[in-house]
Amino acid sequence: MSAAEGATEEAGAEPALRLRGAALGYGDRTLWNGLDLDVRPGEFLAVLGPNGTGKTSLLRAALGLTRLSAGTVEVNAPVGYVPQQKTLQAGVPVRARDLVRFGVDGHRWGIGRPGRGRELRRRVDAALAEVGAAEYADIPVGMLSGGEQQRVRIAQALASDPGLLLCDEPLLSLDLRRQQEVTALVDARRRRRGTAVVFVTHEINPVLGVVDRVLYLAGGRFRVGPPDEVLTSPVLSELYGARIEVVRAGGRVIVAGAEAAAAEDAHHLDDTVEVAH
Ligand SMILES: Nc1ncnc2c1ncn2[C@@H]1O[C@H](COP(=O)(O)OP(=O)(O)OP(=O)(O)O)[C@@H](O)[C@H]1O
Repeated sequence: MSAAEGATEEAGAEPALRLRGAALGYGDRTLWNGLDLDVRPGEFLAVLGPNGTGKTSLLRAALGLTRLSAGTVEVNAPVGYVPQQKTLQAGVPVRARDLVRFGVDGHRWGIGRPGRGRELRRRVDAALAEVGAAEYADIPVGMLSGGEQQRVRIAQALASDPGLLLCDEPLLSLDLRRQQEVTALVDARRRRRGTAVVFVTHEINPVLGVVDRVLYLAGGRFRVGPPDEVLTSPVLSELYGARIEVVRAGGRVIVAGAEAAAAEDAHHLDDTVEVAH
């Protein structure tokens, strides 16, 4: 039984995120429509697809930053957000612990009731320890490596103990080992605390062993289901409207032909797909 099934049975829980008849587009261009999706407490959902298919826009809709063009989005849990990575400048005089404290306390950090400081510090230390970042807590974030910065970002998102964690390409620019570490960290959190996870990624292989379902967006269409059902040649060929070959080798999924199919899409000639690595 997966963590998601366990969590759902325990609580009979309402989904952390629910979309009904959801559509999103800009101007006269529709990215996707007719999306019905429940992300349950403890579930790990990976969102896949070529550039420009509306993965970030989906997270922004859940955050209330982008309006759906049709349908509804319902968020039933406090949200943690790991935005797409931007490298922090070496000169930024903010320590890892300051960033994480901002995640706990938002704009109020630095001021507050007497005694609050100690509780804040405890929560910040716990969040840093959970991602293995305690040892560089007091180093300016701009001096940390990309992988270390990414851990701090995840600690920041987890510090407020969200019931729904939205991650936008958290594996970007990390080496294989760091990708596995970040994945394991998020997986551990959702298993321990029942956090629902929506994880946008171009790289399915690092998360293949932990995802419950994938939402694959391509060619203005989508498919939701367990990886074995969605990552198949017929399903992806239908989504892309072109011949796609899905090969499984050594526990990895290789999607062949998707790059060319995405590039042929009239709307985005520059698209690439990096599902296979
Ligand atoms: N505010 C906006 N106004 C108009 N078009 C937008 C806006 N935001 C995004 N878009 C367009 O919508 C499309 C989807 O963008 P989005 O960032 O959601 O895609 P994505 O799947 O996350 O892409 P990537 O994999 O490159 O991050 C893109 O073509 C983008 O240029």
